[in-house]
Amino acid sequence: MSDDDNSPISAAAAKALFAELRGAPALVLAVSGGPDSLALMWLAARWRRSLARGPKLIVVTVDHGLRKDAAREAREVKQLARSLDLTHRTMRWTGAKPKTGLPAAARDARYRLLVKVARASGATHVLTAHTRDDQAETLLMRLLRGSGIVGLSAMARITQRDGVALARPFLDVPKSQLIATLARAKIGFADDPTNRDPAFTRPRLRALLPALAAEGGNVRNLARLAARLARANAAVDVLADGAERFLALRDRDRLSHHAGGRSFEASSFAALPEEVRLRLLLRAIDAVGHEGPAELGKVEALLAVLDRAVADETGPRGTGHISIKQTLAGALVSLSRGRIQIVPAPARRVRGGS
Ligand SMILES: Nc1ncnc2c1ncn2[C@@H]1O[C@H](COP(=O)(O)OP(=O)(O)OP(=O)(O)O)[C@@H](O)[C@H]1O
Repeated sequence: MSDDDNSPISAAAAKALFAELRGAPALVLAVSGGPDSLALMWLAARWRRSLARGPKLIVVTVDHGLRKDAAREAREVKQLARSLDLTHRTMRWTGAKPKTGLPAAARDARYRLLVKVARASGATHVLTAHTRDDQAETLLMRLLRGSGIVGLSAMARITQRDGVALARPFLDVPKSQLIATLARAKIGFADDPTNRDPAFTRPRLRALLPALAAEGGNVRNLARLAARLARANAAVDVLADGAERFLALRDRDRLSHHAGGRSFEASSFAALPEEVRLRLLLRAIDAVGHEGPAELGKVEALLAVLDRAVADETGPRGTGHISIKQTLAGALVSLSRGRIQIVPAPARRVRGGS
């Protein structure tokens, strides 16, 4: 498949894309009214009609209350859903809108509402129409930020949220094929001008893609890189699981997960590969901390300090006196007498209060 494969998706190809969803009782289709998700709705409806028994399809449009056209677009999706014999619901984001980080807050609200409908209607999955082009853009965005292997794995085909699976069946489908599918079905779609607005990072990166493709870095190659990194990431995660069990075995006579904290024997920890040490530290901090996920760069810096302190304590010239105590993301990490401890940090007090 080249980047601009302009062939519509056949019924047989769609059947393969949706194959593992066939046995689900019901599916929520997240449809914004943009071309990708309209194609999702149309292809899913055709697939469903071809089955004697199959999942109930529930189309959901989220109106974030941010653009004046949103309500009209939701009504248009409803009309098209009706013409395809599908149930449609519009969900409104009524919560307070933050001044900063609006896109992230809108996305979070959107997934919360989609999952809410899924749970209420017995749907096991929420389907979004992310394409291979979206995957390539996500990879590029994270590459430029210097993300680690987890971030560079980009989007997974399936993730879980509050007991509902978020599925992305088109993650390896070029957007051009979805557009071609709509053209063949004679379905018009709204052009969202924010997709080209250079005020946003994604459209600016999107504009770079043709130049990268001219050098061989096409969407297909970028998406393939993300898939390869996801494979490597899954392997490292299994190694980290094994290392966690190994450390727990070394400690079987003590309580290594005590009072809401974790602790490791420093010398065994030090023998693990750096990437595994990093993940164990990150997991422990995220598990006991109370300030949200820790930033990778900060965990890396803390690991460097910890490694040096462990080497000092356990090395041949070890003084046995160097120990550390540092907080990160609501977790207190310390080293003393050959043990690394990660416990919840004491609540911060406001100085000068009465
Ligand atoms: N308003 C909406 N209502 C319902 N579904 C939506 C809405 N907006 C987006 N979606 C779903 O999410 C998919 C991705 O949309 P888009 O690329 O605009 O999301 P995003 O803001 O980049 O966030 P993310 O990629 O993390 O979902 C769409 O194909 C569609 O399935």
